[in-house]
Amino acid sequence: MVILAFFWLALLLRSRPAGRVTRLLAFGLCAIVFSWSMDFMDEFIRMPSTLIWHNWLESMPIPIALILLSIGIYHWHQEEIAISAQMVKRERYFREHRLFDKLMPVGGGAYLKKQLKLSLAESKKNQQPLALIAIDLDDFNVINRLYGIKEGDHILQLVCQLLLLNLRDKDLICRLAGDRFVILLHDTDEAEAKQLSQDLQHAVASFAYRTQESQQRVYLTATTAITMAKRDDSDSLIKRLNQLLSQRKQTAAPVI
Ligand SMILES: Nc1nc2c(ncn2[C@@H]2O[C@H](COP(=O)(O)OP(=O)(O)OP(=O)(O)O)[C@@H](O)[C@H]2O)c(=O)[nH]1
Repeated sequence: MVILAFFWLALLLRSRPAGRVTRLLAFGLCAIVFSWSMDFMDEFIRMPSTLIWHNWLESMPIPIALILLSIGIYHWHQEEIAISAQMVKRERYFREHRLFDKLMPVGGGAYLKKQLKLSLAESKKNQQPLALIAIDLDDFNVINRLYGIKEGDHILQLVCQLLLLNLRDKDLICRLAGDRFVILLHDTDEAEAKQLSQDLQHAVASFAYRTQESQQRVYLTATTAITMAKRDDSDSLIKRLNQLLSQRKQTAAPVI
């Protein structure tokens, strides 16, 4: 039990930034470690039953720990509400850090599929239109080749932030793969989706990046495709969106 409590403490200190919540939880866990250690030592060292202070040392830390942990968890709850507000446009229905992208703070392909299943069910239940936009950077391999993968990674992260800035709170963006993002547009008709996809294309075209090493200007363009959810399942919907995007890639006119 003592080892378990030490393990919780180590996880807490390694994963959380310093601050009030961490302090309260850490002191609470320390009190538990102390109390359980005293209890554990009893197995090896026999104390005379007249030693009242020893019993106190063993039992008193637990109520103190519970009070500290309760206050800590309450403030943690407040903190989580604030963090959830910042995660709008990046998560909906559920949080699953293992399905989040490694490079940028949005869900990956698996997260998209799970979200899409839930969104399809919701749009059917509420009889609301559900639109999808795919946005893919043009010739991104050239950026990697000219400026290197590190610079390419940085550009992808900034493009993701740029797209987030241009979305509405009810939208959800995920990185499907590489330089391709998919946006779920809840309760959105085709005309609105078209407008939003043009806005995103223009935002990417207006973005000018200066490379960190050679200070060169890099300009980007992106191709988009839109589809409305009909009677498809999530897999066929993503497949159709990818096909539409490939067609658009072959015929796309440059963004003005
Ligand atoms: N820096 C960086 N590059 C990536 C990442 N994921 C994929 N890529 C690169 O993105 C490029 C995507 O290539 P393609 O799918 O051919 O796309 P493209 O070069 O943009 O060409 P089109 O889509 O046809 O315009 C490849 O060169 C990948 O190596 C990543 O996480 N970081």
